[in-house]
Amino acid sequence: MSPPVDLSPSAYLKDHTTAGRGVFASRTIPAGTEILSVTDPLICIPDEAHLETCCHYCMAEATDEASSVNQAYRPPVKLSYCLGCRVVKYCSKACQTTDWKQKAHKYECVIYKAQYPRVLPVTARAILRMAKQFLSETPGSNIVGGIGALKAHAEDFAKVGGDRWEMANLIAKGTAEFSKVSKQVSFEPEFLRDMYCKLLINSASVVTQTFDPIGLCLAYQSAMFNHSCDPNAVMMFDGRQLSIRSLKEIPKDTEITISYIDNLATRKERKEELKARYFFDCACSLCSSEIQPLESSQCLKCNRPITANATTCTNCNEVVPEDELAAATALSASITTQRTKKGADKSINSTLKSLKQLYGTRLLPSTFPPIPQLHQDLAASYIDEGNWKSAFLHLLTLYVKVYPTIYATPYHPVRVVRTFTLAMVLIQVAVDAPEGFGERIDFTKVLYGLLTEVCGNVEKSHGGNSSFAEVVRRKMEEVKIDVGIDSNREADKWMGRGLRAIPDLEGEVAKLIKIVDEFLETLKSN
Ligand SMILES: C[S@@+](CC[C@H](N)C(=O)[O-])C[C@H]1O[C@@H](n2cnc3c(N)ncnc32)[C@H](O)[C@@H]1O
Repeated sequence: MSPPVDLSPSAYLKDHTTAGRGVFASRTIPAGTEILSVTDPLICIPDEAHLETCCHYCMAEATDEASSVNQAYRPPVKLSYCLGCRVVKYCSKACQTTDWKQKAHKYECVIYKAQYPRVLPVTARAILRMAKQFLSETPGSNIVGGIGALKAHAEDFAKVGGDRWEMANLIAKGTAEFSKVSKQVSFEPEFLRDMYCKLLINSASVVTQTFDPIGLCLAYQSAMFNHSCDPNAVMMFDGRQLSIRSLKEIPKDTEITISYIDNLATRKERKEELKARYFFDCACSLCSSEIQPLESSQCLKCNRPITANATTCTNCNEVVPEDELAAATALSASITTQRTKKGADKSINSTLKSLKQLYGTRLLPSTFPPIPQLHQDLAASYIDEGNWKSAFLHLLTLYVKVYPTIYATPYHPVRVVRTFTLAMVLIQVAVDAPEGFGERIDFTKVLYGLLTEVCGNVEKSHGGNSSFAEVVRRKMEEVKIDVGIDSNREADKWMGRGLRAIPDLEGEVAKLIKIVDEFLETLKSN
């Protein structure tokens, strides 16, 4: 059954031979453009950790508590509790009224109040909201048709059984029980279990413009997009507004795909996760290819990449030590498994130890999973601690060694955001701890180079009118004044060409690469 979904002028829905329905380009879609915009997703609510800090309707983050870089230039956001339940918060009367009338808070409020001070998990709150909207609409409406047509895979959940099926039954039963306090309507567990299955298959994390997860979203328009591990589009959020943007040019009648999972994983891990969570065997172009760029090892002699299964280096003919390589890849798989376990030790010490073990093999390059994730986690922990130098080294390693491979498109939104974070951390290093770097790099030139790269790509990555683009533009203005560049022409000459492409910065780029190589050597020999 196809839902009555009006996608966008650039896309149409079509039955797919192997993957149910899919979304296809109705005309050639240029790279870096918006394909779909959903201003009012069916569900878009904060998770437990963000109920206190995000508006329950528009998802605006409270200014003083939020961690996102977006905050710096926003008008202050102050949140007030709903006086009924004291569980959810709003940034304005308008948001509160819309959430009350259109999004079912009028119904949920009494249920949340009855549970207070206990707070229902985000999935339970989402299925209540979904169920209430479904029943309130007249049959044949977009919402009823949209929810009704979502894939649930309920038989697959039941067949596989295990923890997830147990959880589906538990959440459905509990939520049905909670709904009994409402005088408006209560739900049967089976109905809520179906909603829960639909939610698991079709929802997405709501993230900030800098990709920090803050909640859960379900929009039946974006739920029509199928997965690829080498997607040509990406889903993003600006507050509660969801958009899907192209990562490359998409020819007319080509399927538009997004990634459902973290693509910084091996083919085996990706396939296992997709099968377990979404019940399909991924046969995307990347999974079908012999070449898995992230799974290349590196030559012990010349450090050049060696594709999986090759027995000698194509550059210097050095023989690949098969046993050592097998041990190194087994180590990487075991570290990934350990870190995905519930309650895993993700402290700086433990993460650093894993990173050193992996580099210590000397066979795994910075792109090999889970090395990129370990650098990313360490950078985030060091930023939290205010250890700017260490954060800078890990972010710089990602910038130099990893992103050009894993986010090959320079305007991939994650790459653009991380480059901006690198620039912001560089400012902190220059101010707080320049020793060790000050005599080696010209902070001002590098900062200016990084920001020109971000400014030049943000239009394509996030859209010119996005809140992230506004943050980036303002930061650039500040830096131009600090650096003493008052002519726009000087900046425009470099705009968007990237640090590596700016002629004056060739020397600085070489120095940055040397810093990273030395840093990796210390990790390898420790
Ligand atoms: C969010 S829905 C996507 C829309 C879905 N095709 C439909 O007809 O409603 C997710 C489900 O679509 C199917 N799917 C998505 N990507 C796929 C792929 N690359 N290959 C096979 N099935 C896929 C799986 O059944 C998955 O659980």
